[in-house]
Amino acid sequence: MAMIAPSLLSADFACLEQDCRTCLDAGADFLHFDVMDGHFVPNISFGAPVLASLSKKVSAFYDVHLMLTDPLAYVPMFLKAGASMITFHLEADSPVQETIDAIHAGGAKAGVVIKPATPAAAAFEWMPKVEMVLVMSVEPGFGGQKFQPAALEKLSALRAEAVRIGRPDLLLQVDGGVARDTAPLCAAAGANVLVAGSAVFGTADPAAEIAFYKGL
Ligand SMILES: O=C(CO)[C@H](O)[C@H](O)COP(=O)(O)O
Ligand SMILES: [Co+2]
Repeated sequence: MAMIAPSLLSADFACLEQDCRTCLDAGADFLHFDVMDGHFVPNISFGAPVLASLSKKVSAFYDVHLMLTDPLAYVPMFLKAGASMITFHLEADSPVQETIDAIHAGGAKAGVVIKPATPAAAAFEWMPKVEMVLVMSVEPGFGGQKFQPAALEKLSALRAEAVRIGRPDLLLQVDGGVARDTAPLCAAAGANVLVAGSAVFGTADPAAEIAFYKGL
């Protein structure tokens, strides 16, 4: 059964607290918090102060996706702000092991992310050291893009590798263009955490949408 992580990037920022509660009441497993620096990706979203305010009011598992050129420099402030898990890109500039260690030292779970152009094998060496691998199925930076099917092969390869190393239940997340048509394909390919932004918040009934993904 898949877990669902609604992406707050597509929420109404003027009603973040309410939008989070709607997702959690509907059974959302994680709240996905997309952080963009305008440098690693050509967009700016929200940062640690927003997470700090939110996590004080709404108790949840905050899955923080850092799209930053130097994630290591910002790990401490996101830990302090209430991150439950921090994922960062292998394409970023920070030393990978040091960044994983900093996240774990702060008591959070750690994950590595790969962009569409990065092969699945790039994540293999980090799999024994992290709690989650995230496969981007769109170019990071914006919600509402079209799912890139090449992500499916990467998910299968990563799930096979997870089994091979004796961690068959490793969290394998997919992010970008996940919707009613693409989510079942992702789950069949081995993803067990589905991020969905526009698919959840772009409907009149986010709760029904969340229930659909949880049933996969
Ligand atoms: O990391 C992201 C963008 O970089 C978002 O999590 C992702 O795009 C979710 O939005 P959608 O489900 O609308 O594609
Ligand atoms: Co994301």
